[in-house]
Amino acid sequence: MEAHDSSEPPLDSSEPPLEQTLITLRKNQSPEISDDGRNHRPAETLLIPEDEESREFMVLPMIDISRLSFEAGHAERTECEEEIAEAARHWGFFQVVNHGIPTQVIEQMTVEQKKAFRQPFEVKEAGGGKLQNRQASSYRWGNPAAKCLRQMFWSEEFRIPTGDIYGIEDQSLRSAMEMYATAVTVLAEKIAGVLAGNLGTGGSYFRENCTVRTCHLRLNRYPPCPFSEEVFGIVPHTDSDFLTIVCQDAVGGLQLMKDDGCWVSVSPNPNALVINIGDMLEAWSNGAYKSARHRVITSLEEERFSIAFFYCPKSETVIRSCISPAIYRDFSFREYQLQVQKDVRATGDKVGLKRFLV
Ligand SMILES: O=C(O)CCC(=O)C(=O)O
Ligand SMILES: [Fe+2]
Repeated sequence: MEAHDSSEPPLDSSEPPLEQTLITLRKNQSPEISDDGRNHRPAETLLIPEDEESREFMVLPMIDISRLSFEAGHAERTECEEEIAEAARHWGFFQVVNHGIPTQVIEQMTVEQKKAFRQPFEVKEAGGGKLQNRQASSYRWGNPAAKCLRQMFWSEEFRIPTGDIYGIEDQSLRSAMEMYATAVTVLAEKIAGVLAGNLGTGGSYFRENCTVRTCHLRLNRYPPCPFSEEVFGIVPHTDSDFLTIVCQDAVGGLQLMKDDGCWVSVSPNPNALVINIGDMLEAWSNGAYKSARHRVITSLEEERFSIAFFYCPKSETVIRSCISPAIYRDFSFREYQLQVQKDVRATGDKVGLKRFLV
């Protein structure tokens, strides 16, 4: 056999060393020796237990938010507002169409996102390359805090505060990101306003506390994964912000947990954006709106891209329930983030709002 036939295909220079990390973490798991003397993976290490129920047939609310515009009639607007609040209460997740973000802005953003991830791994690790900016964006992969396989992320990400986008040196990436971030911020403000209004308050709290300095964008890439039974793309989690807007491609893999513990897939729709409620809105609404757990499962053959916008308050913003008696004590966003970091360092996972119950 010729030498090149037996050699490994060349490692794509843009890929982070996810497989090596997986192998190291796998070695740390203790195998169980069964009666036949062979090593078997213990049942509890199965990523998705065989008996786990999932409800593929459930369809996430799809809301046409063009009805929020001033041209729409009062009745239509009210109906749309109620659909949004209802979805936030029962699902913590919904999709929106006719959201006002031009297709061209989304397309440009996704083209630039791919280019950023296609750079050599060393360039990404050394400060982001195309995402290089005065503050230096952060590039991460795999979840450095992972203590075992089920805490590992089979993904890579660029995270950048929206207020730092202006400093990105690559002109085409900067302009695509600026347009996208501007449009998505308007959308977040609109939805937060509707959710506040439905609880009988104004949306000014959100506009005053969420600024370009406090919100951020995360570009995600999930490489094809030959070990999809062992690792998640992103492990089950809740988001810590007020709300998140996700633009996903056509591959799929995002799932959310319904309150009965069943996982439901968020089917990709090229015209829709996914909105999910974060922990701060759950606390602020006194549990009325749900910060639903969600996760991303990997695909064996296809890489997947998504863009997440996190609508976050200032560090010093106090989160106080707008309804009494409050089920969570008052806390600042900084306090919450520090607690999350502490829990993640200690256990590899976050405990979340449970720590702030009265
Ligand atoms: O990639 C996705 O669809 C979701 C990403 C996500 O949950 C996150 O970035 O927090
Ligand atoms: Fe998330």
